[in-house]
Amino acid sequence: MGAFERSRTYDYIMMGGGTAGCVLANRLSADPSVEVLMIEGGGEGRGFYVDMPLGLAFLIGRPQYDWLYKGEPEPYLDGRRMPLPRGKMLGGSSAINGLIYVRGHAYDYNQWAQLGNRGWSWESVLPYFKRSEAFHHPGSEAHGTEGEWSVSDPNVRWEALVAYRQAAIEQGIPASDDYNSGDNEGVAFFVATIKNGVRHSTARAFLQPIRHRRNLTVVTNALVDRVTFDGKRASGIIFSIDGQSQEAKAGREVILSAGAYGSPAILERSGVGAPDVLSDAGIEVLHGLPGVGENLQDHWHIRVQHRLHNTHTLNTRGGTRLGRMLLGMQYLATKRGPLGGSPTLLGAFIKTSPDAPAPDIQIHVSGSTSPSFGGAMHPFPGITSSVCILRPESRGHCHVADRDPSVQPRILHNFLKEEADREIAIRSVEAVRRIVASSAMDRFEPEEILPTAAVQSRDELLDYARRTVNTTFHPVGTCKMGRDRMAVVDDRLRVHGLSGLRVVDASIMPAIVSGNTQAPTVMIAEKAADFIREERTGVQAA
Ligand SMILES: Cc1cc2nc3c(=O)[nH]c(=O)nc-3n(C[C@H](O)[C@H](O)[C@H](O)COP(=O)(O)OP(=O)(O)OC[C@H]3O[C@@H](n4cnc5c(N)ncnc54)[C@H](O)[C@@H]3O)c2cc1C
Repeated sequence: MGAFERSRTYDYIMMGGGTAGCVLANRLSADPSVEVLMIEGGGEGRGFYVDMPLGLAFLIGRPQYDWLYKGEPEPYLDGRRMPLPRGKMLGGSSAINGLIYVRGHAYDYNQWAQLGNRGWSWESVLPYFKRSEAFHHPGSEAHGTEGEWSVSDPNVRWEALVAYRQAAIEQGIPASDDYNSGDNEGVAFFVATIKNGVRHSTARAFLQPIRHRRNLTVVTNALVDRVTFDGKRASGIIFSIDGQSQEAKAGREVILSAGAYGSPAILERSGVGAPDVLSDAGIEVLHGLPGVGENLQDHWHIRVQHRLHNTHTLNTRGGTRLGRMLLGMQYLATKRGPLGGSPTLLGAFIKTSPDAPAPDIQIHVSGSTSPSFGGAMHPFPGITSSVCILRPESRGHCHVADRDPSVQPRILHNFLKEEADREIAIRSVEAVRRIVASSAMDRFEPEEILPTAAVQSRDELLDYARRTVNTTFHPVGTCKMGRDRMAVVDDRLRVHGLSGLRVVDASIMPAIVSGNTQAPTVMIAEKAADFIREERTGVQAA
């Protein structure tokens, strides 16, 4: 691995060594004739809690791992301000996330293509999902087994979750053999990005094995301020280490991979964005592009919790000091058990209305409950059904508040703004209640502890939604791909109206996909690597 040299011109400079960044660093540096520099705001991202899948509880909220973004007061959630965690280390959010591997529905990508984005239909993106994947079941047409990224089955199955799956089937929700095949409808245990009981972040899967390449320079703990331009061509970047400003020069391209909050903020600090937003932040306009930071979408979630009887879940296995010690010893000795799995084990993708073109809610079921989101667990067995909306209509934004890169951007999601989204919130709770009332769950004598059986009318359910709806940590769309006036990048992810500048991360999604967003982000990075290689070599990818 090379060391950063100020006097050197790098072919490609990437801003953000996160989920997409690590994949792209691997693919671009595979050609030894190409010099790649990747700048990451956080650290190396090593340590026990990064490796242990359930360690995310110890990472979120800690400044060395999490950017600690805080949203603006949400007008449709009684003015609540939400913490918005984002991974701050190599691997980015893939190093603090819930590890679930979900691609979404073919409908999502076909919609992207119908918006005029060539090469983004389900059929076109499927090979790119497969390329990075090391799926643990060989022989499936929809999966790859030769990639770097381990996708494996859960090693824990609480009996209550097995019964929940049966209860969903009783309610007419089909059992799904493979929710990643393009049609996600149904109920299934999630597969997760875990290898032998260790979190397989994109840093671990794609970066660590190739870190020795001499044509790859990775700088950590370095805060990117902005892109520099020569006319309308991106020529390099300004970043800082320990408050000392540094400049790096790019011969071919500058690539933004700082995520859905980070990338629009860097663009705006560089003078690329809506002129009124830039002038409010005291930034001179280099290139007017009104869509930068707009179109923010996320899957908000609403929680329904049940206390159970006659069984154990994580609450009772890990709720005491002794219990936690035993789980810890099991994990250390075997890399198995609840600490070696993802926090959410079972999923159901459901249509709440027969007219929906694809499932419109996703239930994440976990074998634990707590009075507050992420808080200490109850002392009795319980399960949480976190239901997220899959295709929200509400849109928010993420804009810089100041030209100083250490000042957080203003992030507003506008959750529950649209009537259709409020309706889904009500249907989400009703869907869970129907499943849990099925006979397969009877032996656990479920008691609803959230929102509680007292909350029944539409007004009461809506009030509960306003008080409790939260981010599912899937912000996307703030540098959207497309051809319309609000699009930021074209369908090869090049920033409209500028040259030598691309965005490669979750921010380019024109519309959020019907499921968790890390696998789609890796797919985006795989496609971008082909675009970049094709443009450099003139050879079309096979
Ligand atoms: C708590 C949590 C749970 C989640 N659970 C799941 C899940 O179970 N399954 C799933 O599919 N998805 C999940 N997600 C979402 C998924 O992880 C993200 O959608 C995906 O990782 C986004 O990738 P990205 O490359 O766009 O951004 P990131 O991975 O966030 O990468 C951005 C990188 O840029 C760096 N950066 C940002 N700004 C700067 C700057 N100014 N200077 C230098 N560096 C900068 C960051 O440190 C980071 O490394 C979860 C996310 C979180 C936070």
